[in-house]
Parts: sequence; structure tokens; C-alpha cells
Amino acid sequence: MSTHINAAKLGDIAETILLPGDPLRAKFIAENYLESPKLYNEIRGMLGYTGTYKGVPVSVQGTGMGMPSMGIYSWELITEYKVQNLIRIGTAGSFHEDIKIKDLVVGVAASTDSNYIHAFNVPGTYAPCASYKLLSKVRDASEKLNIPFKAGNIVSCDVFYEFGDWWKKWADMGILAVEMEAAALYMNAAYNRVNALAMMTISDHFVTGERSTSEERQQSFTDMMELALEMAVDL
Ligand SMILES: O=P(O)(O)O[C@H]1O[C@H](CO)[C@@H](O)[C@H]1O
Ligand SMILES: O=c1cc[nH]c(=O)[nH]1
Repeated sequence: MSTHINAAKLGDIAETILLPGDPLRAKFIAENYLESPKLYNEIRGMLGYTGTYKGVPVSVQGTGMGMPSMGIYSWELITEYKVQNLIRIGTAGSFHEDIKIKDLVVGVAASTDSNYIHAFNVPGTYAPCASYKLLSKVRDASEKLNIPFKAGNIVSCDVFYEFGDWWKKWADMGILAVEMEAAALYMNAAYNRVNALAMMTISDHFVTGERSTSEERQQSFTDMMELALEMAVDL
């Protein structure tokens, strides 16, 4: 029914959706956390499922890597399938010693080096930010489940393999971490007046050079998924 999610019809996708970059992570979440998950999209292998969590309909959709890809999926989910609450669950690289591997970071705002913002033709510098409603819900879920997170400005970059010390300038401005999609998600959500939030597990570290092991990743992703699902049932 839409160009890139055309296996679904209106109503097949829940009002609240979790958005991992990796479609196989979408499959893992659907199969391990959702009740009665139904696959609604396989176009380009970008898997999307709808099921229920604690009786509440929830969808999970892979978005791919980078802002063009996130831009396409989030736009179609919002405009064609009337999704209202979009929660990115991804990975990020930390810029600060006190934000460690496995920590959860929530992007209150997402600075960016991307031209994605030019599509909106605003006469100034737009500041992509998370919805306050979802920020409140993630704080509530964090307290309930005792899963802490750090919140602040992150940066969504177009280039994964960048050279030199580029990141230090962002770190000097208090940017917590880097990933590659949140700013586009926040812009699409703002333009269409829906709610978006990006939360990421720190998978690698620019200061220490550390990278998480697969075991550590599994555990920390579990925390992120549980937090996102707890939010999803309270919207
Ligand atoms: O784990 P995901 O959600 O894909 O997020 C991060 O990982 C990818 C890069 O490896 C980029 O998409 C970045 O934003
Ligand atoms: O975009 C990303 C994600 C994880 N780690 C990085 O360094 N960059």
C-alpha cells in the first residue's frame, strides 16, 4: 500500500512502533517479545511485524542505516499507516568517558551534519528534538523497571567511517553520542505532528576505543527493548 511497505494495509500496523535499524533485530523482538506476531512487510528484506505486548498492539519495523532510509520508512509509517508513536531502538558510539559501553542514551535532541533538513525549507536552523510525551514515558518506564538512561543532545551523522578527531568538536558541545538516524526521524515526526523518540545502546566508545562483546550487546539490548515495550503499553 505504500512504496516501500506495500505488503501492509491501513490497520495492519499499530499506532506505536519500535524502530531498530537492523531488520533481523525486528524479527528477534517480534519472535521473543510480542504475542501473536504477524509479518506485514518483507519488501527489500526490511521486516515489519505487528503483535501485542501485555495485550496492547505494538509493531516493530526495521529502518535500515542512515537518514535517507529512516526518512523513507518513518514517512510512510506516519503518512500511509497513521502511526502516532515512533520509538527508535538502535546503537550509538559514546563521546564521553562517563557514558559507557552498554549504557542507554536517549536523544532529547539530535544535532546533525545531514542535508536532510533542507527538504523542509525552514528559514533558519531547525532543532530536531524528541517528543515531550515520549520523554515523560521513558522516564516513567525507567523508574518502574529500574533501567537507567542518560539523556541529552546526540548527533546523527551521514558518514560512519569518518577520519581523525571530528567527533571531539561535537563532544566539546556536550553531544553525548553518535548514531545515524534520529534527526531524520525527529524531523518527519515534527512535520507530521506525531511523537518520536530515539534511544540507543552504546555499542562502542570513541574515547577508550572499546567495543561491546556480543554477550554484552545482548544484555543491554534486552534492557532497551524492555524499556521501549514498557513505554509502548503506556501510550
Ligand atoms: O543499530 P542501528 O539502529 O542500525 O544504529 C546504528 O548502527 C548503524 C551503524 O552501524 C547505524 O544505523 C547507526 O545509527
Ligand atoms: O552510528 C554509529 C553507531 C554506533 N557506533 C558508531 O560509532 N556510530
